[in-house]
Amino acid sequence: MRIEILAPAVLADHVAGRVAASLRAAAQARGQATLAVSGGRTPGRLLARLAAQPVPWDRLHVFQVDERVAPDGDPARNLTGLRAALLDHVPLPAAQAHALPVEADDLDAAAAGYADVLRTVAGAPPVLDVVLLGLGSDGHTASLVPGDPAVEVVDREVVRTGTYQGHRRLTLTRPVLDAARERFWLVTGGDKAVVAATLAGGGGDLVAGRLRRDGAVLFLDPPAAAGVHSA
Ligand SMILES: O=C1O[C@H](COP(=O)(O)O)[C@@H](O)[C@H](O)[C@H]1O
Repeated sequence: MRIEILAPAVLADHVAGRVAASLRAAAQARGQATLAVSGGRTPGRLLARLAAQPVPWDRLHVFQVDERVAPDGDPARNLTGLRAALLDHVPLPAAQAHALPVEADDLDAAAAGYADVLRTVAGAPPVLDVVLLGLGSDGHTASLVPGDPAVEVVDREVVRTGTYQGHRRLTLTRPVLDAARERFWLVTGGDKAVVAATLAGGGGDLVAGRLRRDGAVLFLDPPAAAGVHSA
């Protein structure tokens, strides 16, 4: 895992530039590009900056890494933030924005259906070009949270989780995240310093530490990186 520490003023632009470059390269190499985006409070600025980057939007497919079971438009939905920061501002064809189907009655069937879309677009097994990951202060990533059986699932691409912080969720599983060509972690804020140091130092027993490290890049702002060198 490579670690890059950048000042808050340039972090979002820097990561957006890296993501855009990877998407351009993917589109040039394979005719299309695929991006999976995490939610939470962290990626908003990055996604807004990505909207201003030169990206082959007409050849891009955007997936969600995870999503809370809540109505369309709910502030808790990761899709709500993704739309506001990125999707509402770029000429991505609507059919190429793949929202996790959390409004379905049967979440297991919905997860299986999303996995079908992933395989259709990104191959079987799916290999996404870029995955953007976040890190919770409890060490969770995506909606793979400590103690949830979803963490152990390796025979499906998408699963539902139990209730975590008030919501059941759908999430991509470790094999899909690990298979991505580029895995970019973005972690900011002093409240993540301890967990970021643990991840940077090898992962310890964090759920996030169970993801593949080789080739991954961990982008940090200075507050989040406060413990990294002593880890
Ligand atoms: O629950 C979630 O948490 C992580 C981290 O979110 P943040 O608000 O601390 O940035 C996020 O990566 C994940 O997508 C989200 O659903």
